[in-house]
Parts: sequence; structure tokens; C-alpha cells
Amino acid sequence: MSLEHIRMDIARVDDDIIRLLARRMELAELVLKEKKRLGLPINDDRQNALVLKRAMEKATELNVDTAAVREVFSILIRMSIDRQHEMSGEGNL
Ligand SMILES: C=C(O[C@@H]1C=C(C(=O)O)C=C[C@H]1O)C(=O)O
Repeated sequence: MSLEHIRMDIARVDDDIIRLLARRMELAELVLKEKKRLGLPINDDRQNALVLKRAMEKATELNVDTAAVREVFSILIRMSIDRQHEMSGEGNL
């Protein structure tokens, strides 16, 4: 495969990643609605730990750098928590 072709494939993968990020954020908004109904706080340390553990297990299985995956997922969790605060009208406090 040529360099140009490989880079086109990378661009497609990048698009897919962003689409999945958008989907994850939509799901975070749905989670927020349920938490409001149930009277639960936005941040859930237990669930955060579970998400990180699951991601690192998958990274291990797929032979991807687990420390890097942990960093990426920490950012994803922070993004979804920030979005939920914004949706609650609390800004980024
Ligand atoms: C999405 C949720 O809200 C927060 C964000 C999480 C995430 O992005 O995975 C996990 C736990 C919560 O701190 C949730 O509770 O599931």
C-alpha cells in the first residue's frame, strides 16, 4: 500500500474515532437524565474505575500501550463529566 493510501485509511480511522466520541458524549447526556431522575451525583468514582479497568484489559488483549489507554480514557471520562455539568447548567465548576 502506498503512503498516500495508508494515510487515507488513517484519516478514516480518525473520523470513526471522532464519531464514536460524539456517540459517547450523547450517551453521557442520557446517563445524566437517568441520574437526575434517580437523584444520583454526576461523578461516580466506582464507575470511573470500572471503565478504566475495562479499557486497560481490552488494551492488554489487543497489545496496545495500557498507560496510554488509561490517559485517553481519563480524558474521555473528564469530557463526559464536564458535558454533564454543562447540561445541568453548572458550567465547568
Ligand atoms: C457516564 C457516566 O458519568 C460519569 C462518567 C463516566 C464515563 O464517562 O464513563 C463514568 C462515570 C461517571 O463519573 C456514568 O455514570 O456512567
